Amino acid sequence: MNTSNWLLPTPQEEAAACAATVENLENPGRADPPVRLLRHVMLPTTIALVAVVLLFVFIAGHQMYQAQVAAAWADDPASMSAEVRPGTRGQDADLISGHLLLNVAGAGAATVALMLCVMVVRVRDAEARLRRADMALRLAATAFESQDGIMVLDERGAILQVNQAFTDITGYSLHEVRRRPVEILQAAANPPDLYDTIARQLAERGRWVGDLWSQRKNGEVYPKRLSLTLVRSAPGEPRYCVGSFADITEHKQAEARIEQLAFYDPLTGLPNRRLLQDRLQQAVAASRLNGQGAALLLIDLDEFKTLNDTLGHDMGDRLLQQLATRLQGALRERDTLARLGGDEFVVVLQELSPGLHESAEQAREVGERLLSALAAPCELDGHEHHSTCSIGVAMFGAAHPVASLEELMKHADLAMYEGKAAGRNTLRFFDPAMQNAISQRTALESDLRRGLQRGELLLHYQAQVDDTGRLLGAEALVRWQHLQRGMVSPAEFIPVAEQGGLILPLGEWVLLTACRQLASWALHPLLGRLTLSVNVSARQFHQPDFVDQVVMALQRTGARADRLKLELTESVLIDDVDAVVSRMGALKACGVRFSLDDFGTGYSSLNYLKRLPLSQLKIDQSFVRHVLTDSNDAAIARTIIALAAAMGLSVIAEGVETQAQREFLKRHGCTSYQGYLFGRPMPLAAFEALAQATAQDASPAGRHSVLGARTLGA
Ligand SMILES: Nc1nc2c(ncn2[C@@H]2O[C@H](COP(=O)(O)O[C@H]3[C@@H](O)[C@H](n4cnc5c(=O)[nH]c(N)nc54)O[C@@H]3COP(=O)(O)O)[C@@H](O)[C@H]2O)c(=O)[nH]1
Repeated sequence: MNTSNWLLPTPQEEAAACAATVENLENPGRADPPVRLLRHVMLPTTIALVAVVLLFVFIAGHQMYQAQVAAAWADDPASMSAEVRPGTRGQDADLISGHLLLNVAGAGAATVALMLCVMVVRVRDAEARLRRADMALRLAATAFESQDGIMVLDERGAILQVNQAFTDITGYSLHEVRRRPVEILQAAANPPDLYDTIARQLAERGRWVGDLWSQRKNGEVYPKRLSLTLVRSAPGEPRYCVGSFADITEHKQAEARIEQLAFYDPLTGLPNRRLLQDRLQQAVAASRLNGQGAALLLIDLDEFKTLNDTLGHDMGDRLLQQLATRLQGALRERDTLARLGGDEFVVVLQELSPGLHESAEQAREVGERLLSALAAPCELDGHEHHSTCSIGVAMFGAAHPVASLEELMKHADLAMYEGKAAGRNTLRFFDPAMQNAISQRTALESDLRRGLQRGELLLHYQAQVDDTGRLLGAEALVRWQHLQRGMVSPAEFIPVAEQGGLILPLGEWVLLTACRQLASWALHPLLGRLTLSVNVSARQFHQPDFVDQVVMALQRTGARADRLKLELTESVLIDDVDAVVSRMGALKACGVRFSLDDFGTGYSSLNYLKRLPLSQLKIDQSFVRHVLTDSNDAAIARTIIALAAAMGLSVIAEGVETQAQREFLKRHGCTSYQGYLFGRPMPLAAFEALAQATAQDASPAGRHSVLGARTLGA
């Protein structure tokens, strides 16, 4: 037996202790442990006393016999031999009785010793059991005075005993609740069948645990976690019910906070993506069951990024909060409005008409209501701000089943992007033709990935000349030599590469190939002074290691940095202008130059323009195309030329196709040109041949013959 087990109460003792606890709680002042100890050791003590008396008798008898024999011996020393002699009856009888007395006394002493042993063991055993039972009682008493409220009910549910925690939680003292029904603690907020359920489970399993609402003495309703246990009498009849409970108000509040964080957007308080997913799942299932129509509206604010960048994120947050309230106000109670993050909101419309046509009409009405709700001006720090948004709508429901939530979201997303492309502040419905376009785009993307790996990409070179027609260099333009489709235009595959992220490896390849070319031209006396312009997409430029990529490409190939010109579009500037300036500055310090492509078609913030370490502005071909026929285009072209001059930048016009366009631009101060007039983008060999030929023409012997005159035969 190990000591710890020996110290712990046995199950029987525990049960006895429990019953005793209840009895003590119900009838304080009944038999206490010391009294029962006395009872328990009474019998062994009595036996021990008798044994001591017997021992005493034996010792006294033995003493007497000893004295008798000694006296007889002293009187007649020969009497010892007479002890065994026949015929000496009187003396024999004395001796035999002396022997008998001795034997009886000896047996008595042994019995007494044995009994003493038994008694000691019994007493120790009784003490140990008593100690264990006492410990169980103390444990029960300690548990009773725990942090949890405890109440003991009789078999009819009347309160018999409560602890201090009960009083602290409920506000009722023992005196106030003793003999009163437990129903005084019940709250009306609980489901009506809860108490029947509890009673049934107690009867069946002897135990019930759960959360429920309860009422304090002051009427306050609070949530509690209650555990009820039935205590049965020996024949198995329910005798008591012990309930322990805790006030879980704080726990419930923490749960609510966690749920709020997990399922709601902290900025607007609207359901977040996770909760939307859940609601959408329910909406899809419900519409399948009830046959009604439903719609998913994806809302994306137009130009939100610009507002964030110009007015700051705090303003952006406030705008989102105001718009969320407006959107909510334009919807019905049963519709779900969620924020996906950033400037994207989603609306789920349910219980629309079953027919696709009617339900689409209803969705359109709601969408238009949302558009006008957002179009009203918002007040931001004393300024009026006008927002617009693009909404993509995807229908679902019995008349329009969808394969998955992902597909549904994708449909709404496609429609929304269609809307944006169509000019913003628009509502677009998804239609299957869009899906077709997407499938083709996906196929093109995986083809392009393979093409990049298989080396199907190559660079073409388009000449850039000065105002005399002298070749300055080229723009490197990527081409894709597809095995089946032939030459694929970058106008087709660059946007696909941008969307799927392939633009990053593609851009890196273009940069490295262009640098290799520059290094190779540097070895050639007629080509060594040529520059090469390389298009850099916004996504590529914003890679954290973009500067390293360029520096590495220059180092690996040995190209001169001042021969490399990076063409950035205005879209690069939409993101963090400080980072753009510092990145450009780092590369400019290495000697790399920058040209701002498509100038005038995009963001064109003069404020940003003055901060950028540019060396050139490029007039977009859309202005050049109609420069002779559209006075606005002519004015824009002239302004860009003047602006470049004022800022000390060079200017290049692209898309120059006619001599008249060239003349006009030259008259207004344009210094360099690119366009079909001087040469289409061409393969490397053709470009090098052209470059060498014009370099010879430009030699003192043939200075009159320059590019442009040669290509056009002018
Ligand atoms: N990120 C990268 N983008 C690239 C790269 N290579 C090309 N592109 C971009 O693809 C778009 C289409 O390019 P492309 O079909 O090559 O068209 C270029 C020229 O061919 C065309 N051009 C030039 N002169 C004329 C002209 O006189 N008339 C006319 N109709 N078109 C002309 O213009 C395109 C050059 O545009 P730009 O880059 O803006 O100077 C195009 O957007 C390319 O930028 C690449 O490697 N990376």
